[in-house]
Amino acid sequence: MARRIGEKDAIGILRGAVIPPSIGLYDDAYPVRCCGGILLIKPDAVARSTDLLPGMGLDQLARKAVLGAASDIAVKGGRPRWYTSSVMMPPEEATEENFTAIREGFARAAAEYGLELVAGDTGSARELVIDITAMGTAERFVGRMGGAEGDRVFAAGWGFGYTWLGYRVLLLGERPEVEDRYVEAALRHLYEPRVPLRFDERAAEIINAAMDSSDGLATTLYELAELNMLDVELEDLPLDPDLEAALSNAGLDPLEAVLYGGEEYGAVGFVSERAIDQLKEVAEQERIPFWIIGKTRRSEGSANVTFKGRKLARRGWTHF
Ligand SMILES: Nc1ncnc2c1ncn2[C@@H]1O[C@H](COP(=O)(O)OP(=O)(O)O)[C@@H](O)[C@H]1O
Ligand SMILES: Cc1ncc(C[n+]2csc(CCOP(=O)(O)OP(=O)(O)O)c2C)c(N)n1
Ligand SMILES: [Mg+2]
Repeated sequence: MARRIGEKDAIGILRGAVIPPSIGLYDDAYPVRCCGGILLIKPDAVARSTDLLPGMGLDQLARKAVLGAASDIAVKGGRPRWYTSSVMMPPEEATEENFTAIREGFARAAAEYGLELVAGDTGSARELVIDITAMGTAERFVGRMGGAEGDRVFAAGWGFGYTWLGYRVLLLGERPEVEDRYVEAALRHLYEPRVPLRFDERAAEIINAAMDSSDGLATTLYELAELNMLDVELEDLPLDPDLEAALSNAGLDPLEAVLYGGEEYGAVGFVSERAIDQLKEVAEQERIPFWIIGKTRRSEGSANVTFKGRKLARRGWTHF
């Protein structure tokens, strides 16, 4: 049988090798210089078997699909404006109810974040796939690259730690011994994520590098570290103290929860020390949870991510 390959290798083949990667080519969204500014483009698809969690409605899946793509635009310092949607539906599920639910999810995402549906495609497939392409505009592109030695590492957003807890419940069928409100919050973060869409746009001038955390915080930090040839030394974690205590009391590891979740839709990146206060102020004004969690150091060899001196395992979500 032919040898199977992982997600990264698959992407490498589909894109064709581009070495060294030029600005924006291996990034959350691609910046096209156009029309006197920057047009950002990012496709992102979801499928029933990979993304529809138990108990989740098609409206919620559709909303999340749009926000997932919009998040990649936002984290590049852009303003998401337009999106296209391709909906592939199995013929036996092609009911008015299902399409109406998807439409509702799109409409909610669009209303919450000021997005406009401009085109799409509808077709049939063995399972439901919703493929969104988000587009937006930016004045300055915040790349995954651009970090410097001595930068501070920041994290901003709502989902950190919660999504991991939600997966324990929904995917592993566990009943962690935490108060109901933590489980409810965890499910809410998975079913109805909040995405900091205005944060990076407002902070585009002062952020050196950033990336959207959708495959987990640890792998996101490794990716940033590697691309910037820096080590990341964490001293803090983007975790609510309440949640941290609740997880510990339930015998769960808060470090594991915050580092190995996924679908947080938070912004993670590097900022110069002198710009920290300004960045904090943007987060406060936008009411977005914000943490300075560590700093960068010149890497000697392959990039390292540590928490209080201990090397973190490089694990995260991959599709195959
Ligand atoms: N089928 C594909 N064809 C071309 N580029 C792709 C393909 N799949 C992924 N990419 C690009 O590869 C890069 C890495 O993807 P990834 O790290 O998964 O980003 P994201 O988590 O934002 O999807 C991105 O720039 C993405 O646009
Ligand atoms: C049924 C189900 N199983 C598992 C997950 C968890 N999960 C699915 S995709 C994913 C990672 C992010 O998705 P992707 O589409 O790769 O986002 P991108 O990195 O491309 O922005 C995670 C953690 C889920 N949401 N639903
Ligand atoms: Mg991807």
